[in-house]
Amino acid sequence: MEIRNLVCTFGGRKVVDDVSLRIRAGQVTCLLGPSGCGKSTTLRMIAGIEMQDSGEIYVDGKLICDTVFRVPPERREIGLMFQDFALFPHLSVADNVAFGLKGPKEKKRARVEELLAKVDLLRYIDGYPHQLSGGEQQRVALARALAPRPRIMLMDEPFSGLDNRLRDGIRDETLAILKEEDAAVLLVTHEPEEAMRMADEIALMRRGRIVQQGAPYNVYTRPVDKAAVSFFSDINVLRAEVNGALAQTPFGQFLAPGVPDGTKVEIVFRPQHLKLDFDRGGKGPMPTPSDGVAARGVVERARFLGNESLVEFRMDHDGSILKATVPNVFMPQQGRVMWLTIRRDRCFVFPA
Ligand SMILES: Nc1ncnc2c1ncn2[C@@H]1O[C@H](COP(=O)(O)OP(=O)(O)OP(=O)(O)O)[C@@H](O)[C@H]1O
Repeated sequence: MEIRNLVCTFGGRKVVDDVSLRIRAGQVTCLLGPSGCGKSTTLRMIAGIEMQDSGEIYVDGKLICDTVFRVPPERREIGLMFQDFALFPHLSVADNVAFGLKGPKEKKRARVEELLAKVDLLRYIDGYPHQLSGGEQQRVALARALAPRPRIMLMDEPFSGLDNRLRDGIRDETLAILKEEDAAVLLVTHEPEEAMRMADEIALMRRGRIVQQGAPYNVYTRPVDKAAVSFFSDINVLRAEVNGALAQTPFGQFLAPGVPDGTKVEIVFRPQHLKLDFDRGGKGPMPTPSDGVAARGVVERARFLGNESLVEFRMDHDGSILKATVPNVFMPQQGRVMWLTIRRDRCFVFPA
């Protein structure tokens, strides 16, 4: 499926602003962005339950919707799964799953059994939604959405009603089933972890626009701007001015190729890319030539987060705070002097 230049305006405000996207069979594309950035509206236009102001939607190269022509929602071969996946309470599990199916009774029953087996709920086939847990209801909703073999699945925060521990398992199961069914999936989420876990491709959305698109690894390791870095994790920022394509900082020089002299830049990096060294009773850090210069800081606060520790340092050179994460337990005392270096290959230099 391909959408081209979709625009949607509410009360004069462009909520979706020139969004183009292509999703492929057997792949999960995640539309990822903060609350209110226009993800759900994009999904609703694709589903046909919201009309765009301009732009087109194609499936297999065939136009299914522009501002004049419009295939009605029920004929778009699209499966929908939303956050409030409401099953029909008065229908049995079997009838819920069979809801969108047409054809002879035996064939429908066979498909219902096949899907309930896939989501491991065959034993509840004659049960009712209220007899199931939240996670089980969610799996029935998945079976219902997949029953008519939609070529496209649109999922809007489908896992957000589930508790954390349950969620990881259900995400993985859902992913396996979606792959088996070979649907093209567009999943909307505001959680970066969910996108990283589920997506073959991430489209990062902000204020109605797609600002970056690519495989999760690329989006994470080659972000387009500071906001794209900070969407996935905490960040540290150093400010500097460029001279001779180099930004000068207390941590040494950073390459700023093509940036004119005098430009103010921000050097952005994640807390896990700050390396720590001890003071050795005033002797200072071990030399680390590849990582530039070590800067001196004093521990302000240390917290244990479970599989890592977060340590905040007040830096000697300007009194700013830098955050470092360290695997496992590392809880240095407040006031302890340490030396910090930055992983050069994990820094991003952006115009300020
Ligand atoms: N029918 C509508 N009328 C007016 N404004 C709307 C309508 N639907 C959505 N909006 C506004 O459009 C913006 C985008 O909404 P949308 O639901 O697409 O965002 P979202 O990225 O999916 O956010 P969330 O993750 O919170 O659901 C919001 O500011 C919302 O208030």
